Amino acid sequence: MAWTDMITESSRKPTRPTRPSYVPPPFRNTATTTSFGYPTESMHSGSFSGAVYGFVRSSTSQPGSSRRGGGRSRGRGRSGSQRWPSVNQNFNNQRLVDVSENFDELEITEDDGSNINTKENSAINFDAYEDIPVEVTGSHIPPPVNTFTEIDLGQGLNDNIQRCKYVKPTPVQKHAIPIAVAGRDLMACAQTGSGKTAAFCFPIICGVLRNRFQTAGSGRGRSRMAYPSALILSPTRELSCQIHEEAQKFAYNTGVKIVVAYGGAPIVQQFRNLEKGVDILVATPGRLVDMIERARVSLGMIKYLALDEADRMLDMGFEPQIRKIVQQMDMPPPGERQTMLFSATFPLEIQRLASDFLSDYIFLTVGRVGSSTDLIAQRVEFVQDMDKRSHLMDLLRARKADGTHGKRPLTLIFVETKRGADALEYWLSMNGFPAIAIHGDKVQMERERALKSFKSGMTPILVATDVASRGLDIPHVSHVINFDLPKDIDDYVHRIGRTGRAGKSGLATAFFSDKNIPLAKALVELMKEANQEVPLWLSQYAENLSYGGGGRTKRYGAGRFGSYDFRGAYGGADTSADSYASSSAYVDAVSASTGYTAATDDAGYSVPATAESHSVASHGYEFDHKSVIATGWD
Ligand SMILES: Nc1ncnc2c1ncn2[C@@H]1O[C@H](COP(=O)(O)OP(=O)(O)OP(=O)(O)O)[C@@H](O)[C@H]1O
Repeated sequence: MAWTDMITESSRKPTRPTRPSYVPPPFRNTATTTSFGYPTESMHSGSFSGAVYGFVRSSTSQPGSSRRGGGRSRGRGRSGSQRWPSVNQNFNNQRLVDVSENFDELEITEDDGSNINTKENSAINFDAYEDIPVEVTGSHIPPPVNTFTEIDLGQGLNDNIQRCKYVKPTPVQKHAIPIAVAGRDLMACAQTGSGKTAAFCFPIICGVLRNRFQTAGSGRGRSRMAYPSALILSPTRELSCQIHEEAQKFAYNTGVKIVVAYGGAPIVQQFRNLEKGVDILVATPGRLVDMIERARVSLGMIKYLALDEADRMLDMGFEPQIRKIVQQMDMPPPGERQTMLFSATFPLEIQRLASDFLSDYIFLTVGRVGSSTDLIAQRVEFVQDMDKRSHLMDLLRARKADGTHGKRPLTLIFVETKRGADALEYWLSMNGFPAIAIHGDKVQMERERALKSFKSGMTPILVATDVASRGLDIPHVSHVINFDLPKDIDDYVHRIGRTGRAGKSGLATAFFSDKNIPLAKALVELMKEANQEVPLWLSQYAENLSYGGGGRTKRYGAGRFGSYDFRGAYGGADTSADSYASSSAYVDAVSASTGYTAATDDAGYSVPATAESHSVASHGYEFDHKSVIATGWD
């Protein structure tokens, strides 16, 4: 059983009583929120009058045209002549019924919506993503967009994008959203903190809304069995909760019902939430299997499947559960559902596994596969185990003295073991550093409390195992410390990715000891790719010791951008010769080059899981595949 689902349900704290009106956290008035959370900017409410769905551009297919029976139907239902029915016309008078009553983060307030707040997304540093390389391979690739309004997402979703203060799409969104809205399967790899959640949520919400006007919708009314039309799987409870919250924010006032299901919380309450209707189910694998086996959830109506942190979901820990959910239950097969896989890291062997779940998919990389962003300043210090605590204290004192930018900076410290996390939490607290630990041996309520206390700044130091390494989007984490380095470089990438998010800068410090020598080569490679200064001693370890470098080279190839699609690597398919270096030429150039994608050679799809194919795929980087290079966001 995965650690995510090992906590007993009895630990969950009782559900709070339902109050009348639910407002997702980002839209709440600061004055009405609790002491948790940073103050947010007030949003203008003038544009929030009703949601009348319209179309930005026309197409020939019918809305919600069936994807079943008659083979794969590409391009889900856009019609220039159809107007989408209005769902919730009056923002101020709306009372949302889609309330997840058991999730502490989602408060139910009396807010009438007149003072809506959101995170400081307008402060995103888009310039930080200039010159980010983009590669897309596959057949008939829909061109990228430069603005959200170029994509036919529907008025309700567009309103919510504005409410979130998403002024323009991030690079991964520019490419992934048009691909997904066109109904294509997608394997997408983009750096931590680059907006992947919205990249899969927007197309799903948009698709659910379109289908809703064709079908009964909301997956309820038949029986106690829930029939979601979209499933988003993620590896941890906290990440599922976060995706749920984000998705609710994006679907605000559209009537799309989103339910979260995860272990460690009372299943009965989650059943109740499902009974109220569900369009999009966000779940951890263990809890979902449980629900399916109790005949409370059917996957028979799934049209959209998204795996966040897909490489983690398909590694040894989760793969059997994922295969069970995706291949052995009643979920429609690839080609009849749309499947989207997202992560910041995608080892080739996982790509190969993942292709079982996909049909004629497009592979998208934004930034180097498995790379960290150069927004994160990476420091590696040689510290023997016995000296780590005193070194940590020096570091924390120095940072405290720095008084980072007037805001209370948060520090996330990663350790190897659960016991180690508890011990370090205790030691830090005893030494005057307010710290709290999160790991898989804590009951869910404690985990949530720890995260909340950290997010709020009440406890500015979080000591964590890898439970907190993936996906969590916590504002103001200014420093990630790898007190114990992970064994796998991908885990390092995800850990340090808790800082330096959404174009902001961050600092990551690693304590490197003798035990970490096998990681040296991979670490050096990663740091060089991210334009970081590599200490001489670390380079020497990397050069002199032949420990295999933690598998980075083996898993991703040489540290250069391009040709990471394992289909290309194995099949040797050509991905065209275009490359673009000017931002002004970018969209036209990419649009014009939709033929640049001849990488859909079936050889790549039918690779048997043999050692030979594996190793060929793993060493595919000698092929000179060309890539489309996107520079700049506009
Ligand atoms: N278009 C946008 N404009 C402004 N902010 C955005 C935009 N898209 C996403 N963000 C913000 O960027 C932050 C990071 O997004 P998100 O958590 O989706 O990243 P991610 O790529 O999934 O990261 P990870 O790999 O760690 O899971 C979030 O706070 C999100 O609200």
